[in-house]
Amino acid sequence: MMTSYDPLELLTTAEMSAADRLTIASGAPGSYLMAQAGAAVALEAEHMLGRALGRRTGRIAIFCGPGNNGGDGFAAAERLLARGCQVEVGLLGPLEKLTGDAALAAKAWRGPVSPIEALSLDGVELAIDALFGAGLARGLDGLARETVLRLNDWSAATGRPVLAVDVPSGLDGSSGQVQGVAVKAKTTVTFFRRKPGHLLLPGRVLCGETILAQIGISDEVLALIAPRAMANKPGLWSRVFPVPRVDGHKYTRGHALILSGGLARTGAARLAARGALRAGAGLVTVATPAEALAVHAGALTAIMTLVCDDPNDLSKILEDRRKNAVVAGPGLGGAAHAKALVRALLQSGGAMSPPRGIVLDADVLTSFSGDAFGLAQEIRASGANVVLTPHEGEFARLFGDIDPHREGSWGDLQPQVDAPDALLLALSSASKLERVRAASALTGAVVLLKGPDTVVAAPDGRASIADDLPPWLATAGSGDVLAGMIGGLLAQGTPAFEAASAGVWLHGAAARHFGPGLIAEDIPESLPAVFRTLYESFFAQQV
Ligand SMILES: NC(=O)C1=CN([C@@H]2O[C@H](COP(=O)(O)OP(=O)(O)OC[C@H]3O[C@@H](n4cnc5c(N)ncnc54)[C@H](OP(=O)(O)O)[C@@H]3O)[C@@H](O)[C@H]2O)[C@@H](O)CC1
Ligand SMILES: [K+]
Repeated sequence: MMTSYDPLELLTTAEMSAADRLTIASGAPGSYLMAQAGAAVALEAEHMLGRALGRRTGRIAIFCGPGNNGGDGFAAAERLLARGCQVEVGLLGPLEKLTGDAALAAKAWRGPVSPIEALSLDGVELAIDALFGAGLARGLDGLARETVLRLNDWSAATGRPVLAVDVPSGLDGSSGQVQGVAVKAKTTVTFFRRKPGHLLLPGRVLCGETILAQIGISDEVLALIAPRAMANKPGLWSRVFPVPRVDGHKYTRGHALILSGGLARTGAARLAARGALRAGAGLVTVATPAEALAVHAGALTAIMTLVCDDPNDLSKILEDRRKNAVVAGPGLGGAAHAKALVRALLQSGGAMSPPRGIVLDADVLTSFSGDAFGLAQEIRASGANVVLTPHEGEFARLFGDIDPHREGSWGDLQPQVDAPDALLLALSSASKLERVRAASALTGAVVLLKGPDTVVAAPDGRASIADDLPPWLATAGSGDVLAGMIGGLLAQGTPAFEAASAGVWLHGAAARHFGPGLIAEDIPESLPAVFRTLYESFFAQQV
C-alpha cells in the first residue's frame, strides 16, 4: 500500500533493520515483507510506464544485487511478469550465492537470469535498480560501479527513467552521501518510513521522487526503536506552537531584542526585527549604536529602538527580564565587538526562569571561529536557551578547525559531554545530520545548519531535516529574517528545538507562498498567509 500522508519519523539503515527484525520476530515472515516490497515496486513501475507510454507493455530491465535489495527486484519481476509485462532480469554475482529470502524470491522468478553485464538496455523503457539498499557496506567498484555508470549513461542519453528500490544504489540511506558512485533515479520506492538519506543532499536529488510503501511493518515497532530524526513538518512542533489565544495580549507574547551593527550595516537587524514581529513576538526592539539610531528610527514603525553602544549598555538593557529573547549576529560587525557583546548577553540571564532565548547568527558565529570550545563553555555557563544558526561556511569556521589536544581547550567541558572522542570524530563526519548533532552535543545549544536540507539538532539527539525549501530562498538577507523569526518564536515561549524547526519550516513556506523572484523583505510579509493555512490545519485536526 502506498502511503498518502507523510509520516515524520526517519529511520537510519540500522533502525530499519531493527524494524524488519522486530516484525519478523512477531510472526510476519521476511519473505512476506519482500513480496510486499516487490509488489509496491511493480505497482510503481506500471504507473511510470503508463505515464511515459500510455501503456504498461514496454520492456523493463531489472538489475538485481546479491542481497535482499536484489530479492525485492526478483519479487517485483515476478509480479510484473504475472501482470503481463515484458521483464528481463540481470544479477550481480552468482545465483547460487543468494541466501535467505532473496534466494527464495529468485527461485520463485519464472524467467531467465542473465549475468548483470549481459543485461542489455537496448529498447528498454524502464530500468529498475535493485542492486544495493540498506546493506551497502563500502564504496562501489568493479562491476557494481560499471553497472551504475551504465544505468546513468543510458538514462541520460535516452531520457528514460530508473526506478530505485529503497535507495538509489551507491547512496547511503543514513547520511545521504554517495559511496563511490550512485544511481540517479527518477523515482525511489522505499518501505515503512523514509531514511535521512532521502532528504539530505545529494541523496534527495539522486532519489528523484520518493514514494513510501507500507509492506506490513506495524507502527508499533517505532515505540521500541525510538527514532530521533524527523522530517521537519508542522506535526513535529504543532503541539507547542504559539497559536495566538483569545485571552492573550502583546505582553504575553514576549519581547524580542535585536542587536544592530553600526551605521553602514543596519539593514540586517531590521530584517531580523521584521521577522520576529511577523513570527508573533508581542514586542520587538532594535538595540542600536547611537550613530545608527536616526536611521532605524526613520525606517521602523511598530518596532522600537534603544541605544546600545557597548556591552555595559547591553547588560543594563537586559536587566529588564521581560526582554526574554535576543537575536545577535546579523550585521553586528567586527569580531572583537561582536564577541564582547555576546559575552555580556550570555552572562546577563542570571537565574531567569524560564531562561532567556538567544539566537546567535552570522558575525557572532564568525567571531568565535576556531573557538567552538570557548563558545560552548560560555553557552553552557549562561543557562540560556541558545540556538546557533550557521551556514556551511560559518559551521566550518566554528567547528572545523578546533584543536582538542591543545592544553586547556576543553576547559571544564569534558565531563559535560558524553563520549568526547566520538563527538569530535562526528564533527567532521560526512553526514550533515551527525555533524550537526555533534555540534549541538558539544555546545549544549540547538544547532541549525542551513542549506536546501537544513538540519536542526538538539543536545539530546533529536533532529529535524527540511525537504521542502525552495531554491529562491537562497537570497541576501534571508538568513537574517530566519534568525529573527526564531527569536520571535522563542519570545513566545516556544522551546528552542521546536522554535528553530518551526522557524525553518515557516521560512520555507513563506518563500513557497511568494514564489520565484523572492527577496528577503518578502518573507515576513508572506507569513500571514502561511499562518492562516497553518492554523486552519491545526483547527481541522482538533475537530
Ligand atoms: N530484511 C527484510 O526483511 C527486508 C528487506 N528489504 C530489502 O532488503 C534490503 C537490505 O537488504 P540487505 O541487508 O541484504 O542489503 P543489500 O542492500 O541488499 O546489500 C547487501 C549485499 O550487497 C553486498 N554489498 C554491500 N556493499 C557492496 C559494495 N559496495 N559492492 C559490492 N557488494 C556490496 C553485500 O555483500 P558483503 O558486504 O556481504 O560482501 C551483500 O551481499 C533493503 O534495502 C530492502 O530493499 C525489503 O525487502 C523489506 C524486507
Ligand atoms: K537500490
